[in-house]
Amino acid sequence: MTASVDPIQLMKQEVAKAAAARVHSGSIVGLGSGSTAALMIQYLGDRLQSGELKDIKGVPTSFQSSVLAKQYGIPLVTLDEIEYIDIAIDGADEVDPQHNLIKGGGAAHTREKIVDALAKEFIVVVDSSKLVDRLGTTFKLPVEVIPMAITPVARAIEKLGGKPELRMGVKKAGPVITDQGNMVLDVKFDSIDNPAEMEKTINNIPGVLENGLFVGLTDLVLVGEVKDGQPIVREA
Ligand SMILES: O=C[C@H](O)[C@H](O)[C@H](O)COP(=O)(O)O
Repeated sequence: MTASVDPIQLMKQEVAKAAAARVHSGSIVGLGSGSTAALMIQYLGDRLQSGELKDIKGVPTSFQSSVLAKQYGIPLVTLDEIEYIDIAIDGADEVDPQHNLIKGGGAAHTREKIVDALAKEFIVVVDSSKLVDRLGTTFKLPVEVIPMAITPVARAIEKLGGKPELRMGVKKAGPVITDQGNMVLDVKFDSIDNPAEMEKTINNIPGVLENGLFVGLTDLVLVGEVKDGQPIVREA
């Protein structure tokens, strides 16, 4: 009996492969975080190993992406060593019709925003379940907060109409701790009508390091879909 492949996993694989195929030899590549970006890093490694791709350097957006890059033989550089990033490829938790995003399902949005915003070309890779009409409808907005400020920040967010929840660890007692040593509030809003305004308002609360709204940064969204039983990749 053949084990059936999860359609979401199939869509992630196809879109990750399509994005990795867009990277040229000699490029400096922003390496996203999360399960879709992890597959993309693996495909970049495959292309390097086959000799089809040469001389790329990666800028990791998390501990996860840096470990994967080392595993798949992608040399890493820091932002202090380079003047530009050619292309960044990253996943997302929600994508709206204007290509604004919610990111941070893996608590990596702070470093991701730094790297993705610096790239000349920022490509988002998602399966079709991530496309929404309005941000905040299927996913709570992640907000990275300096630990001592968690209570006043949660109160300030409630005043904005949000319902914050401290993100708790899985297989770890207590809260999730980010790569920067901070905590994450996942905030449910009824709807985020003006993502640009909301991004600035939340980041302006003392104690907030960064929130997961990515507004006006995306150059291209690649979407993995299954049509007539076959995985396809299209531009959103
Ligand atoms: O913090 C995590 C990142 O923003 C991810 O890119 C995002 O959560 C999407 O991850 P996945 O591809 O696993 O759905």
